[in-house]
Amino acid sequence: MLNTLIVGASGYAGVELATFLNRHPHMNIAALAVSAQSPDAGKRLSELHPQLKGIVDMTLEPLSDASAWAGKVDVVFLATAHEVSHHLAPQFLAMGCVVFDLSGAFRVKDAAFYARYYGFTHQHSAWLEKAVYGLAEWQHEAIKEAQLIAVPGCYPTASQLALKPLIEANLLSDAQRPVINATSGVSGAGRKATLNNSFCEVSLQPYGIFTHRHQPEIETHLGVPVIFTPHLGNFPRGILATITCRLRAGVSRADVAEAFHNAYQDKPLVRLYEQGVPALKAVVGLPFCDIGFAVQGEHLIVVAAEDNLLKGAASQAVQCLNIRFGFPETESLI
Ligand SMILES: NC(=O)C1=CN([C@@H]2O[C@H](COP(=O)(O)OP(=O)(O)OC[C@H]3O[C@@H](n4cnc5c(N)ncnc54)[C@H](OP(=O)(O)O)[C@@H]3O)[C@@H](O)[C@H]2O)C=CC1
Ligand SMILES: CC(=O)N[C@@H](CCC(=O)OP(=O)(O)O)C(=O)O
Repeated sequence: MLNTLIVGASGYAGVELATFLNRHPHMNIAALAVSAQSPDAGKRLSELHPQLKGIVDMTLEPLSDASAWAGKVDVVFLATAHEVSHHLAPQFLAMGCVVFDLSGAFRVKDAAFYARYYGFTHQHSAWLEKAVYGLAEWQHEAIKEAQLIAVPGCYPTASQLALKPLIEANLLSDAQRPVINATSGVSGAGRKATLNNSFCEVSLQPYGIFTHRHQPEIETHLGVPVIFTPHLGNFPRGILATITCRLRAGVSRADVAEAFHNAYQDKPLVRLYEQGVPALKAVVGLPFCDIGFAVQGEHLIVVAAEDNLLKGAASQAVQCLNIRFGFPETESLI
């Protein structure tokens, strides 16, 4: 049994982690933590998230001093904002814990990226260097050895799972960047209320055009430039990415199908559609990324759908845990 601490347990990603880890046969949840000043400290998780009544009734503990956990936990999940993870991860790593960070704090090995896109100066270049990017289907071997796993962002997970097989098989024309138009449910912005994500304000709108931090995250790990436009949709959860690409001359539908099949035939959490394309309703509440595509001449449209809180965050983190410790990859997830 591994003892685990979930920091940020009251948040949208944290509560999903608590749900999976509570039913994991090899994990014992030692504690659920929130910030030292949290108004929710002392409340039961199931008071805030009633779907967990009678399932996870543990009390949320304020985290004032990470060192109090030395020797008591083996694994830490950080479902916290980027700067909070940036501050906390090195403390738990120094205690010898394996850390799964759901934030963006360790995803890109370039300190300048953090100043530009996250608005803070990265202070932990040694850990940034050692961190393994947890795109589970593509980083299996590296995850097995890692102490710090930087779980990818929600949009980057769907975008990369859709594009990586095509890039690896060299099927895409250099003449056109893949164009990723992706729509996320409002839970992507976290649990804290803001005017922009309040019920009457949200409709359907692009945001972060040419400036969103997930564009460089996607480009860094794919190794090719992309055009990425996120949209906010008026539904609670899920991401649907519609990606337009140009194929190299002579590449057929069968070549595309073969590339996807080769990449994912033995990957249980990516589901390929032989016909048609996925809808959000197929993946919401589930740990899968579903992928379908259509080809017309040299034009290819790939559609990827996932639950932003699951394959885009918490279930991918648990999938990485399973890979890291040699448990079945889908343990507690399906
Ligand atoms: N939502 C999504 O779709 C996705 C989120 N992520 C990333 O996962 C992380 C969590 O996101 P999400 O669940 O949406 O966020 P939420 O805002 O819903 O939750 C944040 C959690 O962190 C806690 N927290 C805040 N400050 C501290 C602190 N100093 N110490 C300990 N706990 C703290 C909050 O509780 P309190 O404030 O009461 O202390 C809350 O439990 C973020 O980095 C996000 O970018 C990644 C992919 C997808
Ligand atoms: C709808 C919405 O606001 N989505 C968030 C992204 C989700 C997320 O938290 O991703 P990271 O872990 O990389 O921050 C956004 O666009 O900032």
